[in-house]
Amino acid sequence: MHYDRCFGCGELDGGLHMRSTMGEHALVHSRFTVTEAHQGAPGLAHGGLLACAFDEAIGSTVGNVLRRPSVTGKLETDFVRPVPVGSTLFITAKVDGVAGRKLYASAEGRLDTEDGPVAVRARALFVEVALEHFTTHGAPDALTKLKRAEQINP
Ligand SMILES: CCCCCCCCCC(=O)SCCNC(=O)CCNC(=O)[C@H](O)C(C)(C)COP(=O)(O)OP(=O)(O)OC[C@H]1O[C@@H](n2cnc3c(N)ncnc32)[C@H](O)[C@@H]1OP(=O)(O)O
Repeated sequence: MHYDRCFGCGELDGGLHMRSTMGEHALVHSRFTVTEAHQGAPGLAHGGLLACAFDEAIGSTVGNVLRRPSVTGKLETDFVRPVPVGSTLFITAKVDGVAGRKLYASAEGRLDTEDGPVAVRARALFVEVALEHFTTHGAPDALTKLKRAEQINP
């Protein structure tokens, strides 16, 4: 899934520019490189932007694995280690369960290599929505934009 105007995965200046790829066992892999623009304390990533990166990684996982339109209802993060500017988080995410419209997923981010130390963990509840969610609450032409970006599997 990819939408070029998305703050997480799009091409916007100042965005996170994340990409996600499906791996084995329905695990989805994403990377987030922390730049100076993502700074909170001097030299360290801002926690809110780390949460954003996990929202993106988990949202992409739910979308790609389940192929059901959904939005984040709840996102919980554990910041386990400081994440320095210049480092890359290797994020692995998975779907944990489905209960009706409720889609549960989680992720962990390792510092600088795929087997580096865990720096951030996150769990999320996504809620499945009708496609009208995006046209009613967002842009009237949202579906056209999303289809153009090949984000929806019709
Ligand atoms: C097509 C591709 C699109 C790709 C989009 C990628 C997005 C990237 C990720 C995002 O950042 S999404 C943006 C941030 N999230 C939002 O803007 C969501 C805003 N919230 C809403 O629109 C509604 O609150 C929501 C759709 C989540 C739920 O409203 P509904 O009226 O549709 O459902 P309802 O309130 O009946 O809840 C359905 C179930 O989910 C549960 N639920 C909803 N929100 C919850 C919550 N926050 N915590 C715990 N449970 C929650 C709720 O209790 C209920 O459980 P039960 O079925 O067991 O009764």
